[in-house]
Amino acid sequence: MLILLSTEHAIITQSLIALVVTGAGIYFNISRFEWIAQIFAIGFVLAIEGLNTAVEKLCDFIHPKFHNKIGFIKDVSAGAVAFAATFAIIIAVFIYYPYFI
Ligand SMILES: Nc1ncnc2c1ncn2[C@@H]1O[C@H](COP(=O)(O)OP(=O)(O)OP(=O)(O)O)[C@@H](O)[C@H]1O
Repeated sequence: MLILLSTEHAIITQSLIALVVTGAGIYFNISRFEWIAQIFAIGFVLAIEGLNTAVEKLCDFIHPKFHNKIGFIKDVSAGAVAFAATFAIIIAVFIYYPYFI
């Protein structure tokens, strides 16, 4: 965790977003169930981003030069992050939409 938090910009950015969303949870006094969904979504995105970072590092270590397969592997790994982030946004909309209508 410390390596990711101190070196990876994507993880740092997502951690800052997690702090903002946590602040929103406190401000809107969301329910226990909503906290569980929110904490799970945050943890899921950070974990997948961490794995994506590991895949990128592994690819760069194994094959530092340009290669179509390396590009494909990195794109698939980044796609996993996009999936996790998309569903985290959907969870956030479900939680916070009622507070804005
Ligand atoms: N060695 C390579 N061969 C082919 N394509 C690559 C290679 N390295 C990167 N790419 C392409 O560039 C994209 C970005 O790769 P990169 O490793 O720079 O990730 P990144 O998202 O910029 O990560 P970070 O900013 O965390 O280093 C990949 O998804 C892939 O499409």
